[in-house]
Amino acid sequence: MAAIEIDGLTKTFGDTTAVDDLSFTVEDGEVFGLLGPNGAGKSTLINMLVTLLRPDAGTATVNGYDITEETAAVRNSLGIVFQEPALDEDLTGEENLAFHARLYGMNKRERETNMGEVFELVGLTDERNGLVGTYSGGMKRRLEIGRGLLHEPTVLFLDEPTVGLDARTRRDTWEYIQRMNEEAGVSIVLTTHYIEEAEQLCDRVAIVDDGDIAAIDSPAALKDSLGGDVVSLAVDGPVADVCDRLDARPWVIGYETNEASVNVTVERGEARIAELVRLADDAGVAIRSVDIHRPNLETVFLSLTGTTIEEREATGDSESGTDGESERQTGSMTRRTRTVTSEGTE
Ligand SMILES: Nc1ncnc2c1ncn2[C@@H]1O[C@H](COP(=O)(O)OP(=O)(O)OP(=O)(O)O)[C@@H](O)[C@H]1O
Repeated sequence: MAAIEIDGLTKTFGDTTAVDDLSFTVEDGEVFGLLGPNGAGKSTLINMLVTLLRPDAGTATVNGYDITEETAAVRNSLGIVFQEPALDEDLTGEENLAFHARLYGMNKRERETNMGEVFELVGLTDERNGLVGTYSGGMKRRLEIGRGLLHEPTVLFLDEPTVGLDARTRRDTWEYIQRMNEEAGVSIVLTTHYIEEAEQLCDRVAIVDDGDIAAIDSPAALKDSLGGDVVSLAVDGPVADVCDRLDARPWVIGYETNEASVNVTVERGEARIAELVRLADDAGVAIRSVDIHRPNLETVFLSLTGTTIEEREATGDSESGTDGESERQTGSMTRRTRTVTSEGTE
């Protein structure tokens, strides 16, 4: 049985369609990532799956239970770690978990056994009697993740599990999340806007933008779908003339431009740098710098939505920009985006 099955789930707030007719399945035992900028609709989707929000349309099951018809069974099947920390800092680690265990109606024996296992799993056995207020940020996060597992759910939801943690602690936390998945055998659904987190942790990733899913696949397959390296030229000058020249080169798999840069997808990027520089030169465009990027999930996001996660968060722009040529007003700057694939202009 699939861990989660989603069919046409939709939620609107006034004029905003936060989640727009989504359908997909999370397999049993998977670490599944929802990757997208703030405001993409990830939390709204999770809140519906954990029965905190009622969908306007569509259905979903968690562990086979319907999220609107069987809410108690759904809640017993899942653990959740919210984006905002929710620990009592004046209590010890153990007292925090014991409180949660009582909420789930666990008896003393179950409580003690499960707490022992959870503290072991998240590496806090020695600190279980310390006040949570004295824990580091990473320890608190681990305690919360462990708490989500205490009642032995089959699915664990982690909403931005490492937001606010430094890079080192973030990596440590990934290791603990992997352990949960492998040792406790729990399916994990996490939301993130960190590219590296999605790449490192997830078996499959859904690219979420503007309430919609642009693609779902393993990180490797998503990257392979771009079919090459991206050579980025930072430029001064009329990029339209560069586009005409790129269109005439059969080895160009695709490209994306704005007024300050040209990003060209090619195989073996290093072998094409000289030609690309010449091509820009012929078009009368000055080059300020050249970079080669191996595809990552950021470039996948860019190719699917016409913008990066960072840009999307900076502008709060919810409009997709990949329908052929599009012009978008971004503050005082008009950006021109044009995406071409090997099949032609999209
Ligand atoms: N309770 C609400 N009332 C009105 N609008 C909401 C509400 N909750 C979410 N939204 C809107 O729905 C859209 C999706 O928000 P959501 O929080 O699901 O995104 P997100 O991808 O989880 O981002 P974040 O990580 O910042 O929470 C946003 O435009 C948001 O402003």
